[in-house]
Amino acid sequence: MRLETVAVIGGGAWGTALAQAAAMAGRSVALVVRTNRQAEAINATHMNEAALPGQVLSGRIVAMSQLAQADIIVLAVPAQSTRTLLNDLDPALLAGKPVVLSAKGLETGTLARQSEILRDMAPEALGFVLSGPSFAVDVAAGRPTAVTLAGDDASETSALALALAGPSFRPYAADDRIGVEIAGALKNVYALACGAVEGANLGASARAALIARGYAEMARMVTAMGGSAHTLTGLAGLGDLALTCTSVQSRNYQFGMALGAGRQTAEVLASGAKLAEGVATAPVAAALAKSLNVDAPLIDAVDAVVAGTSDIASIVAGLMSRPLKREI
Ligand SMILES: NC(=O)C1=CN([C@@H]2O[C@H](COP(=O)(O)OP(=O)(O)OC[C@H]3O[C@@H](n4cnc5c(N)ncnc54)[C@H](O)[C@@H]3O)[C@@H](O)[C@H]2O)C=CC1
Ligand SMILES: O=C(CO)COP(=O)(O)O
Repeated sequence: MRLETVAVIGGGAWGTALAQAAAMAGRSVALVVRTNRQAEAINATHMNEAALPGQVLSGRIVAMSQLAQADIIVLAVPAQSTRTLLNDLDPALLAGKPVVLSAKGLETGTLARQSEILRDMAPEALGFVLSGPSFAVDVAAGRPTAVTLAGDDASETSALALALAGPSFRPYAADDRIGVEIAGALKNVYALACGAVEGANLGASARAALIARGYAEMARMVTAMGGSAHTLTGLAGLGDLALTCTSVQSRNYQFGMALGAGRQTAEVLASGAKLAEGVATAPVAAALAKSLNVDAPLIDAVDAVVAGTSDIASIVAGLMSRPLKREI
């Protein structure tokens, strides 16, 4: 596998940060954005002001508006946009190439994981999943970050991890794609819940309980889907829960705070909220849990709050009056 050049598709915060990480790893990077105008502005200023204000980008990054040949392709668009994006691409550019899926979410309607969408749309591509605690601003600024990179073939995954690793970006190779994808998608749902706890002033103890019970619920989901609960001890599970469920920097946490303060989803979206993947993923995760017969009271609670069919006070009362049971 030749692993010299990288194309990152998606000129938002995460695509720009991953382009920067790949450049710091010594790769030549194409950052594929939506319009020529955007590409020209990025190339002229070596910045992507709309996505990561103030961050100077490596000279190894060249922005463009069309995907050209690259050894590694990274997809960094919202989870709900991945299928449309792949539909618009020439599958020949992906055939036999490592395609790194970095969106954290489950698809509305199909309940699909990102790697299932890739398998549908570009079956010849080699799918890898990147997840873990990593705010775009930290990665782009070269602050120390560790993530999980999961793929089917151990030696290919390690080679890809090496090609993307830099002085401040450390991918750990793993083989449980299902566990990593479910962890990445569900942590956003729990981050909404934890933000709501803060927005409703329910206290740090409630938030910690939610993280621990969310972890247990996540383990039930991963196991039911054929992944390994052990994966959740790593960066994509515990690592990303620890980050996103406790930090106001998280967009999902911020969105949750607004819900906790009593605002409705439509109102928060209309106010120009940043992308919060958990909003679309919560109903999908609830449907998935139902189809797998997994007890998922926290996912159901977030789904109800996002849909506006219940309020925080009723949700809390309902959760606290569930029958007592053994912890494990
Ligand atoms: N921002 C972060 O710190 C992190 C984000 N992620 C994940 O990365 C994914 C993307 O998030 P962000 O970049 O932060 O969001 P963003 O809102 O900053 O950017 C999304 C970008 O995708 C582009 N886009 C949407 N549909 C497209 C299409 N069909 N074709 C081409 N481009 C398209 C938009 O124009 C926009 O530039 C999400 O799933 C998120 O969970 C993962 C780790 C960290
Ligand atoms: O996934 C992330 C950090 O690992 C980013 O979280 P938010 O999308 O909630 O900002």
